[in-house]
Amino acid sequence: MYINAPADNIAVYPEWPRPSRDIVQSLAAYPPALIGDVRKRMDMMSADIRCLTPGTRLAGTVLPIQTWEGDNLAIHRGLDEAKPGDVLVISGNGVTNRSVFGGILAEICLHKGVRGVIIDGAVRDVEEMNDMGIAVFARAVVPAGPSKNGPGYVGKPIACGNVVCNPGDVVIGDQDGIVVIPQSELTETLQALPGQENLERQIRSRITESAP
Ligand SMILES: O=C([O-])CC(=O)C(=O)O
Ligand SMILES: [Mg+2]
Repeated sequence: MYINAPADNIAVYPEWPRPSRDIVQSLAAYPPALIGDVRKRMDMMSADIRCLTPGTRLAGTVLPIQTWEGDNLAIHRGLDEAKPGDVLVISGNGVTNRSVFGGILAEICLHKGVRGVIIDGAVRDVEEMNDMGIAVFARAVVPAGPSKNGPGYVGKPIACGNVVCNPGDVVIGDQDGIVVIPQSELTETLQALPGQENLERQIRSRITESAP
């Protein structure tokens, strides 16, 4: 950790398998809306979880973190477990009057190869994070900062934007929002996507080829 604080009350769950970089990259070529369509519109996060860094997209594997309301010790501890390609998926229990994430944590993320963060809670330092190029999705923005006392969990399944997120699941996000793909369903999801893309292409050609 880059802060001086005892973190013994943050429970860190054992290491989990992460999917291959290739399959995450292949899924990232498709927008969340299309991925949701082939997944029966399931496992899509609440509309309240918004992209706060316009123009950024997010794709990676879930590193789940549970914070105590208004506290971010678990995020600092969780970043010690981060691997390049991870996305921090954080439950702040939906609390919006204390931000649990900001520019300093964003800098640690980028240093560790974590290029995206999703928070069921609030953040601050949004202008700074926009300049950094990190993708940040959250429920709210507020300047009031967090405590750093814990407790919390790292690596245990959490709820974020109404969806259960397990360690190693894949999250894809754009300006529409976030879809979560369970690790066991990555291949079947990927295989179904070209067909759905083709269906949309056919509808578009019918539009362009028809008389106005
Ligand atoms: O103070 C905090 O822990 C949150 C924050 O603003 C930052 O990470 O820059
Ligand atoms: Mg800050």
